[in-house]
Amino acid sequence: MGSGNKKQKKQKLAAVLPETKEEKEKETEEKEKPKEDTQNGESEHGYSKPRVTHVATAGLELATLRGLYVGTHAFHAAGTTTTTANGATTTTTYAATPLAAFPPVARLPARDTRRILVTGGAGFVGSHLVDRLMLLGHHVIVADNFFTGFKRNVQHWLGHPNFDLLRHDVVDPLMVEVDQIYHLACPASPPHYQHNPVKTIKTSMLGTINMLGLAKRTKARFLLASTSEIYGDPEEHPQKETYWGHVNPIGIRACYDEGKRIAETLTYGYANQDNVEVRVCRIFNTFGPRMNPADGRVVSNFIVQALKGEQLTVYGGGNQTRSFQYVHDLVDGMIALMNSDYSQPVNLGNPEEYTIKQFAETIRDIVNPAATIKDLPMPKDDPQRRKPDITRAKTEIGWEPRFSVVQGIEETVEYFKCIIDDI
Ligand SMILES: O=c1ccn([C@@H]2O[C@H](COP(=O)(O)OP(=O)(O)O[C@H]3OC[C@@H](O)[C@H](O)[C@H]3O)[C@@H](O)[C@H]2O)c(=O)[nH]1
Repeated sequence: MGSGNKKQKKQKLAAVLPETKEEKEKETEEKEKPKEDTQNGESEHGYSKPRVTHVATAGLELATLRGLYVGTHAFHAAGTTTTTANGATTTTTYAATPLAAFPPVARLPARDTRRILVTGGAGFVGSHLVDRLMLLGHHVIVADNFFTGFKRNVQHWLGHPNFDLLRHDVVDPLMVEVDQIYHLACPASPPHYQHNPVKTIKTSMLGTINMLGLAKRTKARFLLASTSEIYGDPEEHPQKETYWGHVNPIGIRACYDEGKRIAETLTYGYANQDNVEVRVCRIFNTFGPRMNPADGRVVSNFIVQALKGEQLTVYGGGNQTRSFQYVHDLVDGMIALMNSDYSQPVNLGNPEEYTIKQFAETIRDIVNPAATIKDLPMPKDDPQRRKPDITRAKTEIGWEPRFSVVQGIEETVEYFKCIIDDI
């Protein structure tokens, strides 16, 4: 018993500490990155990776993507903001105008152009995926009910001949002609998906049935955005795709994690019974620009709190762990998976694991070293540890994360600085 405890403690410690210097150097050497793709901007905070200047898919410049969400033009706000005082009332107005020109997109030969549906395409992850697919030259249809998505996330494509935006809830059937479906629609932040649990289950279940039915009719390839939450509060660490999970089926998170589990079951049901071509990615904690500052997730909470000089809210002492990936890595992984021949579930996440307390300190150090940390109660059923095993992603689709958490945070902070006045 004593030695078992020791072993457990050792494993727990190993899980939160960075690898040894030798391991890190070996990992860096093994990365097959072209030299000109990076600048050597190693950080003093936690894990380090070379700075990324181009994303993996089609070697697109990071600066091109940044131009779509950092800076005033990202919201198309033009002219001056007028504030008029009238007694006790203050009215603020702004003028939204279209961009003078759309971002240039690749011109693809007709045989390579795909008609791609992205459900939840106006959300945080979906909108970045839409940017990539548009820039690559495809025709994109976004279906979103705007429960947690925003039109402004895809506003820069409105009116583009390759783009359609539908206000549509996936619990209702959708009739469109498509070649690929990325099915992302579902609130992902715990406070949002717990807000109306029955609706969350309907979204995952009926929404997935409807989109799989569409894939069956159109013979489109279907990719399900599943989640690390299907592993629940895991007893296996790190989590491999072969792990069946440890989920409380009647807990407050069940609407989301059981919803996604049934979505996976449906996906393989349609694959086995109706020969629908399917792909499933299990997405681990992801952050980046266009996160909703009020959605209650830890990265946006900590960054906004630090920028505003408020206390960072760590729940339950902060010894629970999470592994955070930057959104552009995730999008690279989703596109690589969709276009691969691999049909089993694939974890997409960054194995850089932090305790939430370490993570709060990292964000504090980057954003506002004067900020302080306060402890709040732990939410019910909060998973204690989470870290992806990404061996399958590396071997089957040739993907691994390239952004360090620190670079991702710095990029995200730039975005939040642009919108901080509106929060
Ligand atoms: O202000 C905060 C917010 C959150 N936390 C803690 O930080 C950890 C991460 O919380 P988040 O809400 O960001 O995300 P969770 O890991 O709980 O859930 C996420 O899992 C993976 C994805 O599918 C989803 O985006 C989301 O459900 C939790 O332990 C939470 O208790 C804080 O300590 N302070």
